[in-house]
Amino acid sequence: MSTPFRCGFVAVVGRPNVGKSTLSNALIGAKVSIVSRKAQTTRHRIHGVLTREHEQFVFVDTPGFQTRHGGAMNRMMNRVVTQTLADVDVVVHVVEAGKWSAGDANLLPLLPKDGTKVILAVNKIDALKNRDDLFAYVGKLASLYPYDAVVPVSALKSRQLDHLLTEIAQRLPEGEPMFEVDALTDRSTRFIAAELIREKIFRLVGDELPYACTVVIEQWEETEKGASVAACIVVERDSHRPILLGAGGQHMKRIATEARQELIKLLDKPVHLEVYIKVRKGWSDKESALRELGYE
Ligand SMILES: Nc1nc2c(ncn2[C@@H]2O[C@H](COP(=O)(O)OP(=O)(O)OP(=O)(O)O)[C@@H](O)[C@H]2O)c(=O)[nH]1
Repeated sequence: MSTPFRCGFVAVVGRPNVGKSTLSNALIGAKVSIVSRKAQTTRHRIHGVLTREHEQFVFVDTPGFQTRHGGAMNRMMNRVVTQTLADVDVVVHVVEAGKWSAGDANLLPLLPKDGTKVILAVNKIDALKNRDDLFAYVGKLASLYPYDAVVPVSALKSRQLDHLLTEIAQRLPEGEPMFEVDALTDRSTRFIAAELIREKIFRLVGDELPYACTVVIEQWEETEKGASVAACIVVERDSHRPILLGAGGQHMKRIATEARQELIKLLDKPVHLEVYIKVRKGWSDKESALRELGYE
């Protein structure tokens, strides 16, 4: 009898900064969502698809679960997490080896009661000082939730990823592939471009402007020879503008230059990029404004 094909949705969840984006990207094998050293950089649901001989994994990367800040943005983010977990076939709960905080614990009530579809991925094992601690750590977590499997991994060093994929594959339902075989992402290039610009902003001024800005691609003209892109950075307050600009506009210059270089790599052609700032008061706390700007 031939091996049946399996295909299903996989959610990668965990508190901010545990390495969810790095792990999804390493599993999929391409840079589809943006990795940043700052927390809270993945506010969108991102699908990436990995197709193997007998399986297709459709990854849903969810925003960081959080309780520290109030507001419409966070309620929406938590709703996305709950909904995602109910929808998918397999949940990969990512934690950081040796570290367990309130942020991790807060996610447990959102996991399905029955643990059969939940795999615990203990990430960053490369950074662990004492390997023996891992055993006690996993034991403690297993007493908090009935995980169906536990896989220690290093997303950064690509360790144990095949093992994790095998555990996920076993839990996918039988079915035909949902995506074209070479599909990397169902997000448009424009979306990825906006994320690239946002990543540059976070890296440069993320400490001063946490969540306070988003990027909207306002113009996108692309031919075989090149692309012309206009991107608008929407901030909440007038006071955010000088932070983004930096002395003599140096921050904006750097953001635009670095983003342009990445866009050239992404599109593999010359890119003209114009980036400007718009102030829109209180946007991050208004659900309707969020929707308008493309947050689900
Ligand atoms: N040492 C080590 N660092 C890692 C590993 N995986 C991820 N990181 C680092 O951890 C940081 C956070 O990684 P992300 O992938 O952005 O984490 P995230 O959970 O998606 O974060 P949010 O988008 O804030 O929810 C980055 O600096 C990564 O390089 C790993 O296996 N080992």
